[in-house]
Amino acid sequence: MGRKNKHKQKSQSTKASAVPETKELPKSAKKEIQDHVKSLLEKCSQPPSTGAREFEEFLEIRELIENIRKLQTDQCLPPTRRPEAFPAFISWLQGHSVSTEKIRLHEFEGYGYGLQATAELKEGDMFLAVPRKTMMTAASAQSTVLSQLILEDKILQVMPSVALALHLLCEKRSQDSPWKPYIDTLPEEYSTPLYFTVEDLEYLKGSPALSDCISQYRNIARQYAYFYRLLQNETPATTCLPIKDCFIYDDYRWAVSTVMTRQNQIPTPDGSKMTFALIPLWDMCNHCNGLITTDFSLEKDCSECFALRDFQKDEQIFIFYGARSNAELLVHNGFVYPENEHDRIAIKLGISKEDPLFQLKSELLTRCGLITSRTFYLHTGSIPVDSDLIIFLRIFCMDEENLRRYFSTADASELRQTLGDLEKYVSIETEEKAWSFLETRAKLLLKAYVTSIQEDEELLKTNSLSQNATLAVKLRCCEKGILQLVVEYASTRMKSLQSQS
Ligand SMILES: C[S@@+](CC[C@H](N)C(=O)[O-])C[C@H]1O[C@@H](n2cnc3c(N)ncnc32)[C@H](O)[C@@H]1O
Repeated sequence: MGRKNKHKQKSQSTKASAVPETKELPKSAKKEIQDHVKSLLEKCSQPPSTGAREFEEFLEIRELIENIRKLQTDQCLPPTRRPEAFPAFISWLQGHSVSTEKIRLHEFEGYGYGLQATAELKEGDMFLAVPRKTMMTAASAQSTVLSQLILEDKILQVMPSVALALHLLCEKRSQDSPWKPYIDTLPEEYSTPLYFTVEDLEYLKGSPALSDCISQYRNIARQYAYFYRLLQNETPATTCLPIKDCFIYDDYRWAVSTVMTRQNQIPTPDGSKMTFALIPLWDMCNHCNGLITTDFSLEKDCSECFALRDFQKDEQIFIFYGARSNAELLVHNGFVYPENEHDRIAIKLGISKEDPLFQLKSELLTRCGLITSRTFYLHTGSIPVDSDLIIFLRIFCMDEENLRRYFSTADASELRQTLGDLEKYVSIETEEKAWSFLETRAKLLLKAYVTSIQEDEELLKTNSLSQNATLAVKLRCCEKGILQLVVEYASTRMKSLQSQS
């Protein structure tokens, strides 16, 4: 508690000198922003539209945001030059006993900055240990000027990564922040969908990821409007904040993207819960296929990172961020990884209530732990279907006789195992129906894209696209690749069934 107050007082007492000069907005501009924010909050609080209206609504939200951005142009912070901040960052880390012996910061084409091995590393070697005291966490936010707002605000209480984003923004606006050497090394902007132009996003037409990008944009717009209005209130929780009079949309988008693309989960000091953290230097590692090799040592109170394979001297050291599809990587991490072993595409499948066997199918699905309508996944690799999807397709295509036959399997896990086993057929007819349905669905999904995979590959070769449009085209190439695999796989299965019948 004592520590908390000390920090709070320090930040408060230094606020006037610490915050970089921000141009005061004319009253008329402030009023205009307030009006746009009000409309934004109203629009984003409505249930989101679907179908063609979804994109139209996105354009309306976007127009409000662009109006706000125009009025805030003069309030943005001057750009920082990342590499110039590296020497102070390394000294700061060394001052916190972080050894940088095995790594150096280096720029890698196509990856931004990353970590380079200064000597050969063997798989399993520890190359980095970063103590908690250097990290920005939901808990460290509570020992700053933000503590009161976190205590009072219901959104901040339930959304720790939003609290982390505001924590980062407050510290960025405060020149004597203990994290300044770290914050100065962060990218100036990101390639999350929040930075996509309308043209960039249009390259995602036909992809299920477009809806995810729109929904992210809308959520962040709503959060921005919410906090903008909250910060207008003159309360003890807000008046001490360095962002009180300069809560800029571009800054919020930057902070949210920083957190989205760089955060990791670590345990709280007592090990009882997990919390979000920005981990300096560790967050300079880029991603490749592999296994998670970062661990938190409660004993040493630091995050330890081990080599996921052997790395030669001067090679880039990669880590594995986790099993995410390319759509998830684009939306949450701002990149697409064509070699992704965990790539998958979402498809929504459901059984119509008009189906005369709906009740029977619904009950059998429930016994297998599934519901009648949900999102399934098609995967990259030699077997693009998983057991959930196979079970669903089989039940979806079964006739009454088969449905009743499978009801007699008393053990639910045995039922799941049987129906999810590719090699065990329900009946040739059900199999044919299931694979034919999947093939048709995959072909339809392929048709939803305006271009073919070959046209996309040609387009990428021209190098004429913006960086973000390139990501969008890369993503739709990966998705079409999976759908083509599914078409081929389903057709092979059908051929094999025909040869058996
Ligand atoms: C945790 S940061 C890694 C450091 C980052 N490159 C930098 O310059 O600060 C994550 C970001 O690195 C980039 N990145 C990571 N792995 C990548 C990969 N395999 N391919 C392309 N970009 C990657 C993406 O821009 C992502 O948002």
